[in-house]
Amino acid sequence: MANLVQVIVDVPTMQTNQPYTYAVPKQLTDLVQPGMRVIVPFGAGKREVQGFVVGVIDESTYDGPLKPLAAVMDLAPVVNPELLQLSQWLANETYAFWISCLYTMLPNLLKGKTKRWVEVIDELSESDQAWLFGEENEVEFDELTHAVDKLERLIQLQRQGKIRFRYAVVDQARAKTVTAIQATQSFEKYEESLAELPKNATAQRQLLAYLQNLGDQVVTLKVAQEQSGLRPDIFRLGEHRGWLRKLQQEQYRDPMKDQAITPSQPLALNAEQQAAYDQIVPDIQQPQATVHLLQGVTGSGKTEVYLQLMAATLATGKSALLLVPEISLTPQIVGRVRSRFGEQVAVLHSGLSNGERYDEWRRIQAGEAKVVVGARSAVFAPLANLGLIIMDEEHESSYKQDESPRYHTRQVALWRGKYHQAPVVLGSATPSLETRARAAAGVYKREVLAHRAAAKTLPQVEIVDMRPEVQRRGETNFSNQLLTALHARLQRGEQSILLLNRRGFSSFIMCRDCGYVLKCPNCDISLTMHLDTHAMKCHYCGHEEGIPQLCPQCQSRRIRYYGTGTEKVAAELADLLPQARVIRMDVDTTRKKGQHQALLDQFGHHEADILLGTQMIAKGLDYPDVTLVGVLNADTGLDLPDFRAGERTFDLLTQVSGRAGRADKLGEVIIQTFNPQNYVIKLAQQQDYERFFAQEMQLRKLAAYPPYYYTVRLMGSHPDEKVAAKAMFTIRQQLQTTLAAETQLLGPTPRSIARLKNRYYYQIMIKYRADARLHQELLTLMHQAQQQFDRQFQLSIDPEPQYFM
Ligand SMILES: Nc1ncnc2c1ncn2[C@@H]1O[C@H](COP(=O)(O)OP(=O)(O)OP(=O)(O)O)[C@@H](O)[C@H]1O
Ligand SMILES: [Zn+2]
Ligand SMILES: [Zn+2]
Repeated sequence: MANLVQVIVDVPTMQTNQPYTYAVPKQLTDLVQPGMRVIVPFGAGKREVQGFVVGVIDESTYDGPLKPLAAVMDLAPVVNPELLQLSQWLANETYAFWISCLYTMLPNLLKGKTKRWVEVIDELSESDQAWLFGEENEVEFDELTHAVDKLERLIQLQRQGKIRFRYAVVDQARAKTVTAIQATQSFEKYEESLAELPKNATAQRQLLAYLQNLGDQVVTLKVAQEQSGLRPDIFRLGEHRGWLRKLQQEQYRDPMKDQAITPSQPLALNAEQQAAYDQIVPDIQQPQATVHLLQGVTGSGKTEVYLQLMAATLATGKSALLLVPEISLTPQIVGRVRSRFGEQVAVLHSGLSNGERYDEWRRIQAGEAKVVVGARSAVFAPLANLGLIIMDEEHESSYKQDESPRYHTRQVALWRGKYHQAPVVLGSATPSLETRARAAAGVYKREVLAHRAAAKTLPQVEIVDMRPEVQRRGETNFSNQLLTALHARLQRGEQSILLLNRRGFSSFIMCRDCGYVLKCPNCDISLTMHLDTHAMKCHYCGHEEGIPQLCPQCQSRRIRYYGTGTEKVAAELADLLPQARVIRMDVDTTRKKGQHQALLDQFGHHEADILLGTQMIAKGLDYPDVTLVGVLNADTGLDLPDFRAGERTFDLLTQVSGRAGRADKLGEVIIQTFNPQNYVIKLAQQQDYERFFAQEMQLRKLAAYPPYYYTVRLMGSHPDEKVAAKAMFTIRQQLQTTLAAETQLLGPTPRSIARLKNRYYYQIMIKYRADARLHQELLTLMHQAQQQFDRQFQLSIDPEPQYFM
């Protein structure tokens, strides 16, 4: 008899990171299941907290004092047995709280306190109806969570599919509206009004002509003003005269929802694609938890292979999961998946409102969506019966979550592949060194697409040395060669993409006389200038202040902008090529929901000649008219104190070069650099991943870095710098005595941003190959840190960190 449950409580501390046992009220015995949320009394006094049931046990095995559950929050589990097991494993692997791992898997709506109603969806017996719902069709659930008799019946009804939850979604993102206008009259009627107007009422005549051509379109007032060139008061007058109607329109809708799905048919695979497909498909049909690296140059048609593998998976009756680095970065892939699989596709991405996300999640859980496309957290999509997991651009660092739980999507994907006996396909033109090395060692299978699918060749890549250029012409972002190439594209009506590499780079203000740099008073980092809001902002803590006119240190007026932002480049471009239509894409122009897609659509429709942007334009774009890619500053990321700096720069240059010449026209790439001799730049020019891999592996071996060694980073922080430093020195000493001889400890060193949000950070890096005791040592350390040092001391443990700054 399952009358005791084990509960992980929502009290994220090390001491409470274990299941607590509670008694289940008699009537709910066997109805309360693992994966349901409950409310339990906790600690002294009357405190009650939320928790997850993670296990059910028998009374005879337990003889401690017991408290009963206070309330039941769900009628059915919200976490299924697979994910429950995964959450426990993940907590252990990533040194995180079990409760955090459970919450990480759920959509936001299920995390906070959200009002819920129980809704009748099928006819109930008269007595149930009267007892539970009275005359109504729904009741507020919060009033029932403590009512054991009613809960018992509700859980049964839920299992019969007669009732379900409805969530009250107060959706701020969706509530935002803008004013739009619509014509109210017919073409002829406007003609009459025009005839009645005096000849000199020019603005009104223009408005009527504009409305006449609008048909039944609804356009935002802003667009209408731009298109007609008329001022707002003319529109007000028009409304007054009954020529137009104003209405409120949702401002940012889910961009995907608006796109009609045009069904697409599988392409005939070329020989390389076919060979790769044939290697992988047997592992789907006779399920095997194998891992495949699909290594294909840019434009080689990896996506088509994914789609056909997914189709093969659906044919076996199973579901498929496609992970992408970030949906907003790879917008075209979602469209391609939807055109192949239609309504079966659920999309999970950060642009969704909480309500939309929950809806998608529920469709997945209910088995209605058999294909899921999503970014990092979609790896937890509650797909039952998974038959295939694909990770596109598997080398991308955004797959690693940099807050707790610090998991890597790949690690979770591999776990789920094993659980379901399903193959995992890792796709990339520039695989991470870790993955490529595992394939070399035969742990992963490897399939290669060495040629482009549609275009005949990879683009031609040229390197321009910027040093003589700047000496000749002074500070500029454009070499003569790049300008000439841009000009040629304009004349031929072709398009260009310009990348401004902003990695490790900020637009800060520096005094040209004394070198003073404006820094955040809370964090030790420079403030970034925002021209649009005329403010200096801290990107870490949000601190904001005005742009200084005088240097606070020496009173000089020569305190100025230092470094380059897209705004500045756009301004220079407007000077040099005034006839070019430029779309600027960076965090500022894409902050609002839907803007990113809108800009890309504009570019796709050829409404601009040049797409100028940061990293966000480097990946996944497939536009046939783009024949030129220019990289304005290839080296800004090269000198960062991070052993992956070279790898990231190589990836970026290769990916962005891959946007050029993808269809029948030949592509050209121009890379501007101050380090033309650097091996990363040279190999990126040759687009030779395999040589880069060989060379980079040697460096990693010499310096004992991944993939030869594993790494863990310990980060300790405290408001008092001395306490933080001292604790980390003590930790180092403790570890030194217990770890394997080959294991290396680096640090403690202050983090490059030593102070953040008024805490001081010190880090220790551990590099190891095989160390049987390390994991246990770290778990123990995590448990003890607060007691051993100071209540305010925080220790975080990050396995395989992606950044080292
Ligand atoms: N078998 C095929 N026959 C004809 N065209 C193809 C075939 N496979 C792919 N293509 C086309 O080639 C282009 C590149 O394919 P795709 O975008 O799938 O490549 P990819 O390897 O995913 O690219 P990237 O990694 O650079 O984003 C697309 O326009 C696609 O429609
Ligand atoms: Zn100064
Ligand atoms: Zn700050």
